Amino acid sequence: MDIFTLDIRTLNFIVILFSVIYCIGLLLFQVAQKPIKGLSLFSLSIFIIGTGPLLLSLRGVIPDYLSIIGANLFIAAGFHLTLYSLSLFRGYSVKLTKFSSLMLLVVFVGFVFFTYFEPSIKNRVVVISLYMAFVTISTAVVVIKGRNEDLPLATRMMALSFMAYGLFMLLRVVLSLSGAEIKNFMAANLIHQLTFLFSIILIVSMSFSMIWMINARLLRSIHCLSYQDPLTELQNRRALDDAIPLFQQQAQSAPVCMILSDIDNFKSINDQCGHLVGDDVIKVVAKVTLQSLYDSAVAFRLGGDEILILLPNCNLEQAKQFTDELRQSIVKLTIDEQPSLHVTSSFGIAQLSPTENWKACVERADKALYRVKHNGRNTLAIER
Ligand SMILES: Nc1nc2c(ncn2[C@@H]2O[C@H](COP(=O)(O)OP(=O)(O)OP(=O)(O)O)[C@@H](O)[C@H]2O)c(=O)[nH]1
Repeated sequence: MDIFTLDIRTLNFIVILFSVIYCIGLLLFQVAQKPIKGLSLFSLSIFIIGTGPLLLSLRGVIPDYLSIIGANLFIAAGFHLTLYSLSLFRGYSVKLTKFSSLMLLVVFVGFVFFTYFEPSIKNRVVVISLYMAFVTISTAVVVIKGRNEDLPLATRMMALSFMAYGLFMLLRVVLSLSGAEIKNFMAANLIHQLTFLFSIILIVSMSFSMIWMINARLLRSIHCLSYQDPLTELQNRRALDDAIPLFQQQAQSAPVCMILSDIDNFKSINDQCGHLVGDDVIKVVAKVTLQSLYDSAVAFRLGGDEILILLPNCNLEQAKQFTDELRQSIVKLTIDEQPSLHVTSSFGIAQLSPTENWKACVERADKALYRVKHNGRNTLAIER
């Protein structure tokens, strides 16, 4: 049986060590980049969790109210703060955190009672384990249900770690209640030894998942920056190159249409009203274009005042109707800085073929657009 014995003092020391290392690491991680909501509190919570075992290890050296009540309250408060910080980080309501605050009060009363009035290590273990089960299972719920878009694999890993720890705590409650009174906590049996081991695993796992999620958020923002046009927030030319094969694949089963739009006489808008007003015109035209799109349709800014729209599941007749509605929306636009300015756009439409080079489709749409420009602008044409 000896091989299953874990030394609580050593494990206790590792909990302290890891909590300090991860707290400092995550705080430095936060310093090096844009503030991330909840991350500083999360780092601090790991440190507070580690303070508990530190006080625990000073039993006999410092007063009982610190080494027993203080130690356990630090651990509980640390996990409470983890719940709160992850509610902020994942964008979840703080109602579970509020309930957890009330439970902390119960833990405090329980510890005072089972330390001074009816001393019992076993009952103290039951009180803290019940709270730990509640707070870690709540944290798992917060991590899974949070509104913020985070990497699903990392959120599941974090939630699973908290859930497994919470279930283990429930098992500890059951085994403690059915077991004998504990004489010396530092020499308690396997379930209590495993508590320290699982605490180490939880600290490592939650810190790792946190870094993983932050990294995924950074990657997503880099992806957005490189695929989005900063002026209009439409997708850019690089995004178009990536999206085309998908649309060509869709064109095998249902028609896909391409629209090329260009603001009319944009050069003279720039010349007469200035480039900043010109920018505003591009922005509002892009905005109304975005608003006109249905779910699977996408708009790309090719450069200057030119926008390319891809309409899946749409034949030439439907594309014509869509384009005319968009054209009318643009006619109705007003520019704040220049209320007297009338903006119009011209459009060329072509159908994407799954077999030909997509640039041939752009050329046909461009040819149609050229005809519209030649014939007076503010209308549309189709090139078959
Ligand atoms: N304000 C602003 N102007 C831009 C931007 N990019 C390109 N332009 C200008 O957009 C103008 C493009 O004009 P064109 O589309 O070629 O010609 P146009 O005057 O619109 O004439 P038509 O297209 O024939 O109606 C040029 O004067 C460019 O300098 C931009 O980001 N902001």
